[in-house]
Amino acid sequence: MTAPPTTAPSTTAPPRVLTVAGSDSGGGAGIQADLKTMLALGTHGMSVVTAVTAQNSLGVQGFWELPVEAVRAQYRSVVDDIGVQAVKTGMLASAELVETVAELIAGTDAPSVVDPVGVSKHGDSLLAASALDSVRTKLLPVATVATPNLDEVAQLTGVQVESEEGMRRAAAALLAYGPRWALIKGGHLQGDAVDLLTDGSDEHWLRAPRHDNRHTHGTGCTLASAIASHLARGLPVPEAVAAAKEYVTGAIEAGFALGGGIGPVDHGWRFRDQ
Ligand SMILES: Nc1ncnc2c1ncn2[C@@H]1O[C@H](COP(=O)(O)OP(=O)(O)OP(=O)(O)O)[C@@H](O)[C@H]1O
Ligand SMILES: Cc1ncc(CO)c(N)n1
Repeated sequence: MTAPPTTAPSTTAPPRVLTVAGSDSGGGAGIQADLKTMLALGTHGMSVVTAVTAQNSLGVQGFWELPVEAVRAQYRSVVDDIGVQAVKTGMLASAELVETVAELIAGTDAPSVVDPVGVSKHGDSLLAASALDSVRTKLLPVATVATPNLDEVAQLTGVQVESEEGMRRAAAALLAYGPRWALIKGGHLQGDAVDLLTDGSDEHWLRAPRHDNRHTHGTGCTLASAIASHLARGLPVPEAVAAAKEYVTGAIEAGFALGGGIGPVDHGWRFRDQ
């Protein structure tokens, strides 16, 4: 007698995290970094692609934005059926896309991590200058955590940071636009890799040894996606950011050479043989 057909054993679904970002064909940053990070941190990653870049270890050779309707449709497909427990944004390219995504996030009951991506590690622009004002007035106000690097926070607030005290001023200027928390990434300073997380009253300094490794493509995307993954698991913001910092620090330490330029961080570092 043949056995009756069985269904696969049902398991509890992992926390659901959505990235709204650009595709990096080289696999180190953007959507690809986000989904790898989400998998590494035990969450179910989903994506809304905003733009497609032709990109590798040497730079960004070109990019093409998706139409606003395509971004809106992807977002609705995911959120209306599957649902999300955290949203992360990355490259949004234009003012129109920034405003569309801000409106979509405002209507979603989940924490959001906004990485206000401006330029790639090679200095290639990923956001139109005309979109900066929309980031300030539409996107930052709906962010649970905003995670600019020092160049991005200078562009958004006019505060140039050269020291840890400068990071405090930059955070205060950013918080004035309305995100609940500011995470100012000091990765581009000298010395330890120090970031400041603050909501204006609580202040957390996150310190990690600087790894002397040039293969750092995707650090910002990885950190923001790790924060979103931990928020989706229900961690409060300071705990989520601390856990994400630990993950990105390990990924930077294990970053490897690929191509002729800057290689990627290693999203799978926790799974490698020691
Ligand atoms: N060499 C390093 N060693 C250890 N940590 C680092 C190093 N460089 C950056 N970091 C850390 O990596 C995280 C991302 O910061 P970074 O300033 O590199 O982001 P980013 O410039 O937005 O990245 P991206 O180039 O992907 O846009 C921060 O926590 C920062 O402190
Ligand atoms: C698509 C994309 N998003 C973000 C970054 C961050 O630098 C990048 N290089 N490419």
